[in-house]
Amino acid sequence: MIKENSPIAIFGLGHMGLPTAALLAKSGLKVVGVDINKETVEMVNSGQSPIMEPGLEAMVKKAVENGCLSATTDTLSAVGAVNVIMIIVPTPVDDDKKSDLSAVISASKSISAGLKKDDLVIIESTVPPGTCENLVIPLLEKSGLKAGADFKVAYTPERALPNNTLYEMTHNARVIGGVDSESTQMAVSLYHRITEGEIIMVQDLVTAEMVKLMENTYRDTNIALANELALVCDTLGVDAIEAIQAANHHPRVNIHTPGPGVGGHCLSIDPYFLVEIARERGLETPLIQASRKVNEDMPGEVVRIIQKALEGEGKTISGSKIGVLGAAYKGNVADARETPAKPLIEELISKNADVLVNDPYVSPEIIRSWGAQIVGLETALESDVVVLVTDHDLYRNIKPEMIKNRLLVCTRPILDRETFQKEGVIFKGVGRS
Ligand SMILES: NC(=O)C1=CN([C@@H]2O[C@H](COP(=O)(O)OP(=O)(O)OC[C@H]3O[C@@H](n4cnc5c(N)ncnc54)[C@H](O)[C@@H]3O)[C@@H](O)[C@H]2O)C=CC1
Ligand SMILES: CC(=O)N[C@@H]1[C@@H](OP(=O)(O)OP(=O)(O)OC[C@H]2O[C@@H](n3ccc(=O)[nH]c3=O)[C@H](O)[C@@H]2O)O[C@H](C(=O)O)[C@@H](O)[C@@H]1O
Repeated sequence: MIKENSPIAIFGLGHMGLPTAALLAKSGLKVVGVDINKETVEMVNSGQSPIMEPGLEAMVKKAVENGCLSATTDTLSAVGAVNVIMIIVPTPVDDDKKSDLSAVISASKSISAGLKKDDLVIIESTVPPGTCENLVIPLLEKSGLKAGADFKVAYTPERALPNNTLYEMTHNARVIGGVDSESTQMAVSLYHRITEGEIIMVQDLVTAEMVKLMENTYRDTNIALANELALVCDTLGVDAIEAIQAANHHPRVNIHTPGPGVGGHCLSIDPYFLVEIARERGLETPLIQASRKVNEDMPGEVVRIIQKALEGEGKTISGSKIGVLGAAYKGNVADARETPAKPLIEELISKNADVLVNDPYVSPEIIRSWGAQIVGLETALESDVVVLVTDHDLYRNIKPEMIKNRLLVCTRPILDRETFQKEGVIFKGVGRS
């Protein structure tokens, strides 16, 4: 077993790594965060959080003040000083939708250089099935040590929901698989320090890797179904939200919520890991790929809905002022990674619209990089058409009288359609046009 209270190094102090580091430090362990971003390291060492997450900055500050949490860019000194090393670095896809594991590779190489006998390496990054066995372990064994015999390896996917990360990290069930049962047991004893949820041990590393991808692919495919059903409702003049709410009263039906598309660092990426690994084994995955396409096409569908709404008012997208509410990929987060707002805004600009974006969470530089202007909420609401893209709670307070030109495309069901229609607002949406 790992020595009681072994110090821990965590590679990657991002949306998942920093909360993990803070929780482990709060449990009394000495944690050193390793990041390639100097600014992140400096912020953490000064007790600040580069990640916007409820409760995180206070936890980081306390842990740093207690001397339980520090951060460094010096990988070798970090690995040399600990017995447990975690990899929670980004795993995006490249332009061809192929997994980009460069961060995992670089972290694994750094760890290998300082790996010691009886160390435990835990991978949390979402990776294609087989990555631990076929990529990470061979890199770690360049240390001359043997996985299983000399050092331990476990994989546990992170499943926390941004904006509720600390709660979910401590309450979600956790799935853990290891290169051998001792690795699994060592990881289980460590996570018992921060997890009140059930800990599910699976038979090996690849099973644990696969569980994560199954979860996110399940969700992406179900969102695609909701979106496609909404588009069918559009052709029938059926209110998709009303119909879905009614259908979900069936004991075994859980149709997800249609929207402007699927964003975020995971759902829009992880299914491609399964497509890639299956294809390498001669298997195509038509449903997973079709679901990704449905979701990726949604921003274009929203442009079509906007076009139709403006035409109804004798206007066109070209030359219209379009007020876009929300740039983040989902409500109440600052994360704009893979956000559907980006392709939507870019397409509107390509059609010569004057796009005015309001999003108090997302950094202005990101929004400006899309070619859009940033405006206050009031200005956005004065546009020819208002398009609600992100379900930030602050938009729930919008009243009909605030929509100056009485035309609203609401792509998230956070405003009551009837209330707006009663006040003379033309209320459109995904599956609500
Ligand atoms: N963000 C989320 O909601 C969730 C993410 N995940 C997975 O967790 C992993 C990390 O994702 P996020 O935390 O969102 O990423 P992030 O982009 O928020 O943070 C990653 C951090 O790692 C650092 N980094 C990059 N390369 C590094 C290296 N070689 N060594 C040390 N640090 C390095 C970056 O500077 C950054 O600070 C990914 O595999 C992701 O799929 C899993 C569940 C939820
Ligand atoms: C299976 C599952 O619920 N996975 C979670 C998911 O979190 P994520 O931050 O991606 O949020 P999400 O609620 O899935 O939303 C993703 C995207 O899909 C959209 N969305 C979501 C649900 C829905 O019914 N309709 C819809 O359009 C959201 O607006 C967003 O653009 O992916 C996370 C991850 O892996 O990063 C994971 O940790 C979370 O547990």
